[in-house]
Amino acid sequence: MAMQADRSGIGESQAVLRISDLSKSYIMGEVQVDALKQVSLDFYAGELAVLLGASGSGKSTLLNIIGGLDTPTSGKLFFHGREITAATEAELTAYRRRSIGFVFQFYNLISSLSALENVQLVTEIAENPMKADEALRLVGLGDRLNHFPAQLSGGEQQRVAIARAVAKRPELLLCDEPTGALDFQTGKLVLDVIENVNRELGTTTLVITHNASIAGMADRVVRLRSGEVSEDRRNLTRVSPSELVW
Ligand SMILES: Nc1ncnc2c1ncn2[C@@H]1O[C@H](COP(=O)(O)OP(=O)(O)OP(=O)(O)O)[C@@H](O)[C@H]1O
Repeated sequence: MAMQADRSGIGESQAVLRISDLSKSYIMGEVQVDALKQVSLDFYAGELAVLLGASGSGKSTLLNIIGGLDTPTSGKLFFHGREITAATEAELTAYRRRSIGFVFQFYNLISSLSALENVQLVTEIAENPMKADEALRLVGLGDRLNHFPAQLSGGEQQRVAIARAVAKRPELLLCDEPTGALDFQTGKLVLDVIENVNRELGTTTLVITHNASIAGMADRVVRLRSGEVSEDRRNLTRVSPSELVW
């Protein structure tokens, strides 16, 4: 197990995620696109971090690598000191299954299954899950258990997706533009649910957005520009999503 010198001043043991010199390049014919250029970041237990950046700045690439959905061209990723970038396929599958909850812009619910059944798909194979109805109550959908996706609003569908992501009690919740398809008020409700999950369950949470106004709800704001970290700052206080304006 490789460990590195502590760059943060915060104890090594507290870094849930350590990202070290991560680069990702795509070769498109004659052209090389450098989506990430030597990104180094540590994330700590219970943090709620917002990743900001313009379209194409590398946010999704970074989140997908953190979540074990993609691999870097070079550099290393550690989860509790274990090198994910050196993991076998089976270890990577176990990492994704046990430790990561994903929420995407589009909810990816199964239309022929109720809200409860969509969440049960995960709780039936997880090791120490919440009850599916408990997860749905956590996101404020206790009265929508038997609704099908088509009978739910966009914001409610996204909350089912969040319930599905957190029902297995992942250590990391990764959200890629979770409000991208939602209007302002509904988006704030969804952010409120994400904030609540982070606070109630202590889940380390990373939220990608191109909307800088959302940064106020975070403990930590990381900005990417052209594949590089251009800013990494902490908010002194977190603003409740209901108070955000954009
Ligand atoms: N599979 C791929 N093949 C080639 N280039 C890619 C691929 N995926 C991403 N890229 C390029 O890598 C760069 C970073 O893309 P990425 O999706 O990470 O950006 P992003 O910040 O998430 O953007 P957006 O906000 O638009 O989703 C972009 O220039 C993109 O065109």
